[in-house]
Amino acid sequence: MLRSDTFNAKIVLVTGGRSGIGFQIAKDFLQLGAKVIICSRKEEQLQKAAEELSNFGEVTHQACDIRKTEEIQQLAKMIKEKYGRLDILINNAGGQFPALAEYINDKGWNAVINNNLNGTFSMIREMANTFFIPQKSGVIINIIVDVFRGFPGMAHTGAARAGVENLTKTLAMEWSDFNIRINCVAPGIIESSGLDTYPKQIQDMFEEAQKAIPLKRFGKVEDVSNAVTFLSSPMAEYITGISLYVDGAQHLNFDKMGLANVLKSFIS
Ligand SMILES: CCCCC/C=C/C(=O)SCCNC(=O)CCNC(=O)[C@H](O)C(C)(C)COP(=O)(O)OP(=O)(O)OC[C@H]1O[C@@H](n2cnc3c(N)ncnc32)[C@H](O)[C@@H]1OP(=O)(O)O
Ligand SMILES: NC(=O)C1=CN([C@@H]2O[C@H](COP(=O)(O)OP(=O)(O)OC[C@H]3O[C@@H](n4cnc5c(N)ncnc54)[C@H](OP(=O)(O)O)[C@@H]3O)[C@@H](O)[C@H]2O)C=CC1
Repeated sequence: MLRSDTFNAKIVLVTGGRSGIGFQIAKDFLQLGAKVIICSRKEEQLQKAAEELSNFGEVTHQACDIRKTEEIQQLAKMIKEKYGRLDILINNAGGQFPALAEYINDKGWNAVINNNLNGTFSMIREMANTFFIPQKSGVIINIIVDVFRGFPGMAHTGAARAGVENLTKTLAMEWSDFNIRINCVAPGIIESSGLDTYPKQIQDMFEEAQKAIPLKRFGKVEDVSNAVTFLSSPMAEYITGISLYVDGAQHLNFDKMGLANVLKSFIS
């Protein structure tokens, strides 16, 4: 619904843009006139995605693990040299593994917190200091997870994403003086490449899980991307510090037969 020139001349960075939700976001920004940079850890897959995305506009890619500050700084340097500015940062990279809390060891907990909370913060800080604060303008969207009622079966990511949600509110206040808007998009369960990473026992629950969602279906990657492009656009210029739940009202009706129960059933 946005005009095809909505993001003309805008420079957009999409982390985790090589697959799933991030790929769709990158594609939509390109189709709305932006120049897009994608990053992720796996160079080969990243390059392949960039080639595919180049059918829709100007796309640049650079490998970057968001848990490594030096790699984020290298990415910022490349963007500065190539474009001289950054207008929009989409923090989409992330992930976790399903596990009941009592089975998560320190290494697993730290891996997920580093990926989803610490990595996201480092990316925001570096891009704000290099671009948004000196420019006195910027838009940041953090893709989190629907953690409105906690996240039984994935306590680590629930904690990390709640941290990002609260960070978003703080930065909306602290950085309003710099004309930086920052919001979260909180997807429910989205049919994307990400779901393929879950074990069969969990994938087997998906049909039943859809019945517990008020809108009776999982989301599409386009549903998430639509929320992201809207919140990034001038249509949302008075919106900052919020979380937009893209979940068919799942957050109001958290499934009691959910992930934790499935995990318990195949562990015991
Ligand atoms: C069910 C519906 C849910 C809907 C809502 C959410 C959906 C999504 O988010 S879909 C997107 C999903 N995509 C991913 O999650 C992919 C990305 N995931 C990862 O990259 C990993 O899971 C990561 C987040 C842990 C990062 O991996 P990395 O830092 O490379 O860490 P390692 O693989 O070396 O693992 C470190 C440590 O973590 C523990 N661990 C990792 N995987 C599992 C597992 N499957 N089960 C149990 N524990 C796991 C473990 O302690 C690992 O250390 P080692 O034991 O030494 O291997
Ligand atoms: N699908 C779903 O149901 C939901 C997904 N989400 C969240 O949306 C986001 C996208 O998920 P989705 O597209 O489904 O899943 P994918 O697994 O396809 O996407 C995750 C992306 O993040 C990248 N990534 C992961 N860790 C890092 C890292 N440390 N540094 C840089 N890039 C990284 C991956 O690329 P690479 O491996 O090359 O690094 C990949 O491109 C994730 O944050 C996910 O947790 C939230 C709610 C629901």
